Parts: sequence; structure tokens; C-alpha cells
Amino acid sequence: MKNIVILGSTGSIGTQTVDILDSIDARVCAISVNTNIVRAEEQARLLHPSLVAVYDAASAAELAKKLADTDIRVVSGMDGLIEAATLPEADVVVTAVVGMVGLLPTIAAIDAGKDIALANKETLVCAGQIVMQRARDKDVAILPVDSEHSAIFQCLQGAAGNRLSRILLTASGGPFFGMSAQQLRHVTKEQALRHPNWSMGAKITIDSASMMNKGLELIEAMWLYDVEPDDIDIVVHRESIVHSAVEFEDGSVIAQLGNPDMRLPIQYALTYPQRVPCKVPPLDLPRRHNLTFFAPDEEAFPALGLARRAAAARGNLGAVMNGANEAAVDLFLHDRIPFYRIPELVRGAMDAVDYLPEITVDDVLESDRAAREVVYSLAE
Ligand SMILES: NC(=O)C1=CN([C@@H]2O[C@H](COP(=O)(O)OP(=O)(O)OC[C@H]3O[C@@H](n4cnc5c(N)ncnc54)[C@H](OP(=O)(O)O)[C@@H]3O)[C@@H](O)[C@H]2O)C=CC1
Ligand SMILES: CC(=O)[C@@H](O)[C@H](O)COP(=O)(O)O
Ligand SMILES: [Mn+2]
Repeated sequence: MKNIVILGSTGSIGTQTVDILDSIDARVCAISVNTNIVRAEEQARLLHPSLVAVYDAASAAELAKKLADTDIRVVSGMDGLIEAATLPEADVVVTAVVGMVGLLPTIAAIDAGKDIALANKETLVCAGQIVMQRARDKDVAILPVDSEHSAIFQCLQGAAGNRLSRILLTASGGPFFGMSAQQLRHVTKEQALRHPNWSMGAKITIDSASMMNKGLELIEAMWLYDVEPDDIDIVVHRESIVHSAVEFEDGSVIAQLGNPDMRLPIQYALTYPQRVPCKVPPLDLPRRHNLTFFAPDEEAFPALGLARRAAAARGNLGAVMNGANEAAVDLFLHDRIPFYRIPELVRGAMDAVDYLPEITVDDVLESDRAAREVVYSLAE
């Protein structure tokens, strides 16, 4: 039986993790949320964790009152998230929190020797070098949850000793596939929030619409699989059935396919190396007879070029790009900027914040702060 911590248990990945618990041999020992204490209370009563971490202090105080009839402890703030991530009985931490707020708890979990089921891609985009090195030093596994990275991981099983020559990272193309830069000047928030294939949290859904999600995933893949960014091709695949593929030296391409449902990659990260029956309906390929593939339009979707620039530069540019993107997406979701300004503001921050080739965790936090400040000042 595995003891698991779910950071971000109330979100899209968090609730799907809870949904597959009865398919795997696991107990939840801690959960964390930001403010959604209604769902946190439901989950606490269902799962009986020892600890609930609520980032927002006022919400934590309220939840503590609601759970006063139980022996569940409620903690708050970043210290609370770190306490959850490092709970002595925990074996694996599912990082299903959104944004770079996941970085410090993830590093703390690695330092405490916990395996990581990593959904929170921002962590690797900001500090891939640091996180992967710590994981190697502590001999902990970073098990990918992101569908493309799980696909790559699955394609690599049994390939030990063979050189990976290329990753084919698939992208749905999002709701604005086929639109020109000019057309993208007029899209709305409601349109951007309507992903063609996946039901996800708001931030990643906007990232998919701008294709920044694929840029973040390119950097995530570079760190997870130790490949050069030029060896990662982005392939638009509208149906989200081929979740990604790898090419070996002999030219053979191995892909992983499945219905677009995150419960499978989440489950595999938690049962690896075993496979167990999953609630996701099996793929009916004859019904999916139209699988299409296209090259991405980097002119209409400049986020892809920005991510390639951050990937090539390494250092603090990933943290700057990510922080700027988080701030710009937040402004867009609050109707403060139009959609097309998201990559414009990200580029502005990448041009403005000082580049550091070597980074510490403090540099990452400072680069993130500086990038957000540039975005807010450019958006005024
Ligand atoms: N959704 C998906 O299918 C996929 C998601 N991912 C990645 O997984 C991560 C989670 O995404 P998703 O589940 O969609 O996100 P959601 O927005 O649905 O959920 C986010 C979770 O994080 C919590 N949270 C938000 N802000 C904070 C904060 N400041 N401090 C502590 N906790 C916070 C939320 O709590 P509360 O409910 O209280 O606000 C919630 O539990 C992201 O990094 C995303 O890129 C990767 C692949 C697929
Ligand atoms: C489910 C998942 O892993 C998402 O990251 C998804 O891939 C988003 O779709 P896009 O390919 O449109 O970015
Ligand atoms: Mn993905």
C-alpha cells in the first residue's frame, strides 16, 4: 500500500487522482488546497488524511472549525504545503497544484526522499536543472503525469541502452487552430476556455489556446528526458489520441495512444511499473479513423518561439517566461488584457529581466517576481 499526498486535491488533476484511488492500492495521508474548503471538507471526510494544508490562512481557519469533530490537522500557508509534502509516512507526492507555487513543496518533498508524480509542469519550466539534480542526488523518481510526458515515459519502457534521437510532442492546437495572428486579435475568453478535447483547469486551458502549454511542455520534456530542445518536434494532432511519440536511432517511431482522459497517466504514475485495470474506456480505433497531423504555425502562436528561446538559454529564462505567462494569463482571465497580448507581455518580460546563466532557488523566485512586475507595468 502506497501513502500518497495530493497537492492541489480540489483541481482537475487532484479530483481525477481521487477518482482513481479505488483502482490502486493507496491511502491518502495529506491533501492541499488554496481556498476551496467546501470540497476540501468533503475530501477530508472521504479520505481521512492526517493533514489538510490550506494555502489561504483565513480559509484554513474556517476549515479547522468545520473539521473540529475529527482528528485531522489543518495547517496553512507555504509552510503548510511543505509540511504536507514532507509528511513522514508519505511515499509519493502528486503535484497537482497549478503554477510555480508548487516549486518549494516539490523541492522539499524531494529533499525528504519522496517520489514525485509530477503534474505541475511550471516546476520544471522554472527550475528544471535544480529539481532534476536534486532528484538524482536523493535517488527519488520523478514520474510524469502530464499526458505527453507520460506517453514518452511509456514509449521508453524497455528501451534502456538505446539512444533517443527525437521526441514528437503532440499538441491539439487548441480552440484557435488554423487562425491567423490577425484573427487572434478578436478572440474572447469564453472561446479560449473551450478546449476541443480536454476538460482542465482555467490556467492550462488558456495556455493550450495560446500554445504556451506546448512551449512549457517542450521545456518539461527537455529536463525530464535530457534532450536538446532542437531534438523535440511539436506536431499538431487535433484528435489528442496519439499522446506523443519517440524516434530511435534506427528511425523507428514508438507512440502511445489512448482516449483523452487524464486518469490513465495519473494512475500509471502511481502504479508504475505495474499496469492495473483503469476506468478510462478503451480506445476504439476504427471509430477514430481520422487521425491528422500538422506542423504548428509559429507565426500565429509566438509562444512556441518564446519557449524555444527559453529552452535554449536555460538559466533563469524559463522562470522569467513562466512567471510572465502566469501573470499575463491571470490578467486575461480577469478581462484586463486581450488574448493576443499574452505572448507580447511574456516577450516584454523576457527582454527586460536580467539573464542569469547559473541559478539557485532564490534566483528562480526573484526572476519570477521580476517577470510578474514587468508584465503588470507593461499592461497598465
Ligand atoms: N488538468 C489537466 O488535465 C492537466 C493539468 N496539468 C498540470 O497540472 C497542474 C494542475 O492543473 P489543474 O488541475 O488543471 O489546475 P486546477 O486549477 O484545476 O487546480 C489547481 C489546484 O491547485 C490549488 N491551488 C491553486 N492556487 C494555489 C496556491 N496559490 N496555493 C496552493 N494551492 C493552489 C487549487 O486549489 P483551490 O481549488 O482551493 O483553488 C487546486 O486544488 C498544472 O500545473 C497543469 O499545467 C498537466 C496536464 C494535464
Ligand atoms: C491533458 C494534457 O496533458 C494537456 O497538457 C493537454 O495536452 C493540453 O492540450 P494541448 O495539446 O492543446 O496543449
Ligand atoms: Mn499535456
